[in-house]
Amino acid sequence: MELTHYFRGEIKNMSNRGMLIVLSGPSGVGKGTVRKAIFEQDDNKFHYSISMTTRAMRPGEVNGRDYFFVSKEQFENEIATGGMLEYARYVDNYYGTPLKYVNEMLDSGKDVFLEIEVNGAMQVREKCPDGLFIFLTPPDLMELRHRIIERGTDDLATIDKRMEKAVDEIEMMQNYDYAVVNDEVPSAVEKIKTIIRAERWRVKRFLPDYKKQLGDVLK
Ligand SMILES: Nc1nc2c(ncn2[C@@H]2O[C@H](COP(=O)(O)OP(=O)(O)O)[C@@H](O)[C@H]2O)c(=O)[nH]1
Ligand SMILES: Nc1ncnc2c1ncn2[C@@H]1O[C@H](COP(=O)(O)OP(=O)(O)O)[C@@H](O)[C@H]1O
Repeated sequence: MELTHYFRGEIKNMSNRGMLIVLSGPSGVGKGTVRKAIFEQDDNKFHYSISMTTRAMRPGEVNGRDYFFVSKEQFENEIATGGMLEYARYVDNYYGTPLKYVNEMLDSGKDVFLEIEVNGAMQVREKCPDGLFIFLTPPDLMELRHRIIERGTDDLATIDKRMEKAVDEIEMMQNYDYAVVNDEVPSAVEKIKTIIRAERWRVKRFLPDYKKQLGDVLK
């Protein structure tokens, strides 16, 4: 993906490409909760990329809203045909981001928001180095375990699997642009929104092709 620029026409000849925002962190930290809180705000302008997964639907979940729930064969077919921006196997299931939606949104100048686990986030970092990578981290491990138990979606064996993975995942924080502690949801939401606002003005998003423009100016 090309390096892109933001300004939405404020500077002429600039790309109008949207911004790719990646929220990641260990399972149970509150990624889904924080993401939903951001999207429930009236002024939300981000476009959420709905992931594809092979895991079973949980009570209350809706196909095409929470995830696209597919079979292992369908998912593997998407991988084989280049349909995924990234994917990961996580606790015995596949999770991934369909490429088409992300590309179409970014191309039309929309900001796309991904909420994904850390291995997938690192694949996106390779492909889209100009994305914004935010790591959501728990206040401490006891609190993380407590949240996973409270959520009540996993049996104890799965929780232990998730906790072991969580420690490895938290160590990947160093590969991110920002870390946000999810102590209270509203405060984490505000921090994330502040980071995104500030990042719009990041220099590398504004590298227009001045050499090319100079050719036109001197004509
Ligand atoms: N790599 C990747 N991870 C995803 C994607 N969608 C969701 N995940 C992550 O997969 C993990 C498990 O998700 P899920 O089974 O819904 O459980 P929960 O988010 O922990 O409630 C979480 O860390 C999600 O953020 C995706 O498209 N790609
Ligand atoms: N800031 C917070 N304080 C207390 N509990 C939280 C907070 N954020 C999320 N939770 C709770 O923690 C559990 C895990 O949150 P969830 O959003 O499912 O995590 P993730 O998507 O990262 O796996 C849920 O029960 C959620 O209500």
